Amino acid sequence: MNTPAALPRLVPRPLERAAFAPFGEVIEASDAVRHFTINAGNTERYHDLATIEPGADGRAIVSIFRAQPRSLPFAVTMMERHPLGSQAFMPLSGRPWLVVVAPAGPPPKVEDLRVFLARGDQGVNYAPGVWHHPLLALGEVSDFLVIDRSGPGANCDEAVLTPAGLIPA
Ligand SMILES: NC(=O)N[C@@H](O)C(=O)O
Ligand code: NI
Repeated sequence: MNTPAALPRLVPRPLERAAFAPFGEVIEASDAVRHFTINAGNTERYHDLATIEPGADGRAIVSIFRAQPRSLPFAVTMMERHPLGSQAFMPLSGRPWLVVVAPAGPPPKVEDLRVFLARGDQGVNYAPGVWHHPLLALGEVSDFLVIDRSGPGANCDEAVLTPAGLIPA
């Protein structure tokens, strides 16, 4: 029975680099990453934060996604992956958002999912083939800078999650 009361709970944890490492990189200005001063001391450069992979036959493109906020509790009923390239999201609106991922490989089961609550100053880069839920903005309409692949080939596989998982309010 797939009633919300019966769905497995997916409890978010704070997004941090080590926990997210199996899925890609966290994009944030952190003392944990290489950073150095540029522009005659005016600017600190947090350097080379993510590996953008458009594939040999693709190119990296930059877009803005304007996302409607999701309501909680939220049922995760599907996941997707981009086998041919990476996909990076960086919030522009400064609000927290949700990241749902599962390791690259066969279509995930609900127990394979990991849910992270990202701060408004944290982005992520999904490595190629990493399963993830489409963008999950919270609170208000939110803009995200997105860097991903444009090129030939089918680059979006979807998988239905049975049973679904439920992110609680
Ligand atoms: N469809 C699209 O470009 N967006 C998804 O890939 C997503 O992860 O939000
Ligand atoms: Ni995607």
